[in-house]
Amino acid sequence: MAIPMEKLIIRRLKMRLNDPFTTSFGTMQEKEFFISEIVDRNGNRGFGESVAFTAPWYSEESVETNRHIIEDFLIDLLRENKVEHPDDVLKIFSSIRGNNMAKSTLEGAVWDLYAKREDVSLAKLLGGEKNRIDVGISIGIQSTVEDLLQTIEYYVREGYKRIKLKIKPGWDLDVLREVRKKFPETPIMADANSAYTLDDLDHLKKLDDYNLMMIEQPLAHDDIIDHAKLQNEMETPICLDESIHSLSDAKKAVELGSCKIINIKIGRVGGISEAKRIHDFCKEQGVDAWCGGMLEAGVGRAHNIALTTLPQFTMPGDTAGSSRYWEKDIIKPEVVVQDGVIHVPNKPGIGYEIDDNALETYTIEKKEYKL
Ligand SMILES: O=C(O)CCC(=O)C1=CC=C[C@@H](O)[C@@H]1C(=O)O
Ligand SMILES: [Mg+2]
Repeated sequence: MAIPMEKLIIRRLKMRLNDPFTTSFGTMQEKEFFISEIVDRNGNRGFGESVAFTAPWYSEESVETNRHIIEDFLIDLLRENKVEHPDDVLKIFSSIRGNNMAKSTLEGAVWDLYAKREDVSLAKLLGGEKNRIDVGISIGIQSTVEDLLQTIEYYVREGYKRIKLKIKPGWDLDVLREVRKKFPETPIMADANSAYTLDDLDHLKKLDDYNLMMIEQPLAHDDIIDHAKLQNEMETPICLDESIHSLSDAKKAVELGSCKIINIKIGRVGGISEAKRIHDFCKEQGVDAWCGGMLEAGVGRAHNIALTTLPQFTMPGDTAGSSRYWEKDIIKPEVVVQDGVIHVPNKPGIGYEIDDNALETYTIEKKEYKL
């Protein structure tokens, strides 16, 4: 039976991060994004969240390209096609190339709605097996090494299960040396967001001295060939983030030996269905996976939590607690991390209520569409 979707509401939100977040490609303090809400004939509400940033520096998508693709293409495809199961959305949207974050914005709402109609949590619906998940924290580039050491100390005390540091040329080996001196045993990894090339091979090989869990996306955002060459020369496992947009990318990267670990981000791969397919492939191949973050608000955060309950998410993800990002999140209760653990909610759908007042406060534009 087709899901009787009646109405789609797209809200554009603007929220301010508690602390600016700096990576090799820039600093972010404000976040603009979309919350999609699909309402069925019985008044059930399913929610999705877009993850593209204002500028296309993480991937080619941006808030504005998301708006364009959703408004001008995806809504019509949802209207014109029957959706019996959330997995259908991936097929329905396949006539549009790329634009995975735009697709995922609507697909996530269909998953939440479907789970609520079935009266089951999204985690259970996906086949999740954990009722608690381990989480780590991603720390942006800081002004001084001293600031970084203090920030790490704070999050280690809070209990986060691993620390991810952002690195770039000029903020790498010397910084890691100091970090390791102070935190010899802490599980630490580094994310370069494509700040290096193979010309840096000798430099990158020195990362092997710091007992890192992995190095994330050291080379170009669209590369899997050079990463294979680098992995062949390095002990530290390479984790791919930006380069993986689909199951097909994941298969090629693993076959080539471009990485030993995959960071699965729902938005980057076009939604929960594709994320689950990549997870299943990793499980089959014994490749470690973990769930990355895109500085999401509560809805996206809840989707990440549900996905992470699948068994091959063997390493702590980046889904930290709401208060690490926002003064007030858009869900009730907020996501809480205690001793590096999130207890997975078992209510239907994403498992958290929407805080309609908070949602309204952050909304800067709202549009409604009949489905
Ligand atoms: O806390 C989170 O949500 C993860 C933050 C984080 O590390 C990233 C978010 C967005 C883009 C990048 O800078 C980075 C990543 O590459 O994983
Ligand atoms: Mg990354």
